[in-house]
Amino acid sequence: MAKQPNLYAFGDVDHLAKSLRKYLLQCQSTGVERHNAFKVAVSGGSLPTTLAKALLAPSDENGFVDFSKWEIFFADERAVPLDHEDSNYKLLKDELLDKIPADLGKPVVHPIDVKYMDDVQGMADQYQDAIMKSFAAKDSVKIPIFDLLLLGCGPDGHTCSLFPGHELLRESDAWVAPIEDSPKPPAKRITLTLPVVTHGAKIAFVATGDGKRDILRQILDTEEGRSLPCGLVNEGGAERVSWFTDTGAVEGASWEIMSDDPQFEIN
Ligand SMILES: O=C(O)[C@H](O)[C@@H](O)[C@H](O)[C@H](O)COP(=O)(O)O
Repeated sequence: MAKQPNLYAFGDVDHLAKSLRKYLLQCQSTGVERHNAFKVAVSGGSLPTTLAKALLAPSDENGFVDFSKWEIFFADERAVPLDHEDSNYKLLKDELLDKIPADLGKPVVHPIDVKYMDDVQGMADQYQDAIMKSFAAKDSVKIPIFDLLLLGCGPDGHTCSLFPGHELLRESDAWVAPIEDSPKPPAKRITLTLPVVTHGAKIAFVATGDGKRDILRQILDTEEGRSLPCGLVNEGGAERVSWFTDTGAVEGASWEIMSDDPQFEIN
C-alpha cells in the first residue's frame, strides 16, 4: 500500500504548538546536518501565530531554536508593499520575527522585491533567483529541496496560492509562479509551484478549528478531495507530509489519527 501522510490531532492549539515545536526542532537538526542551515518556506493565514507559539516557548528537553541557522522564504506572498496589512511578510514579522529574543539568533529572511510590484512575473523570477542562489543551485540543479514547507489549508482546499482547478497546478518548469487572478484577494501574488512543494524534505500543514472540518474530511476521505491542491500535496509528498490539526478540525475523518505527543521520525 502507498505510504500515507501523517495526521496528528491535538486537543487544542497549545498542545499542537508543543508538538509542532518538537517537529520543527527535529527538522532544524536535519537541515543543519544536511547543509549547515535550516531552509524553510512559510505561508500566511493563521500559521505565523501558531508558529510563534511553538518557537517562542522557552527551551525544553527537545532542544533550542537556533534562528541563526534559519533561512526563511515565503511559500506564497501577495504583491503588496511589505508594510501592507495583506503582506505575509508583515504578518510573520509582527507575529514572530520582531519577537525573537536576541539569544536565539537572527534568521535570514527573504521578502519579495517590491520594485516588481506592477510586474508579478518579474517578481516571481526574482524570487526564484533568490532561491536558486540560496541553494547554490547551478543550472544543473533541477529543483530546490526545502528542509521544511509550512503550509495552511484554505476552506476550498487551496494551499500556498495554488487554487482548486487553476492552471497553475499544471506548472512543471517554474519554481515560483505569478498569479494575477487569485480567487482569494488580493488577486496578484506569487507562489511556490506544486513540484517545489511536493519535493520538500518535510511538508507540514497546520489546520485547526471547526471551520476546517468539512474541507479536511473532503481532502482526507474523498476521491474528489485528492485532486484539490492540498490533496495533490498529500499525494506527491506522501509520508513526508504531516498534518497538525485539532480535534475540532478532524472529527469524523476516517484516517488513522495519531494522538497527542507523537514520536516523530525525521530522517
Ligand atoms: O497567503 C495566503 O493566502 C496563505 O498563505 C494561504 O494559503 C493560507 O495559508 C490558507 O488560506 C489558510 O489560511 P488560515 O490558516 O488562515 O486558515
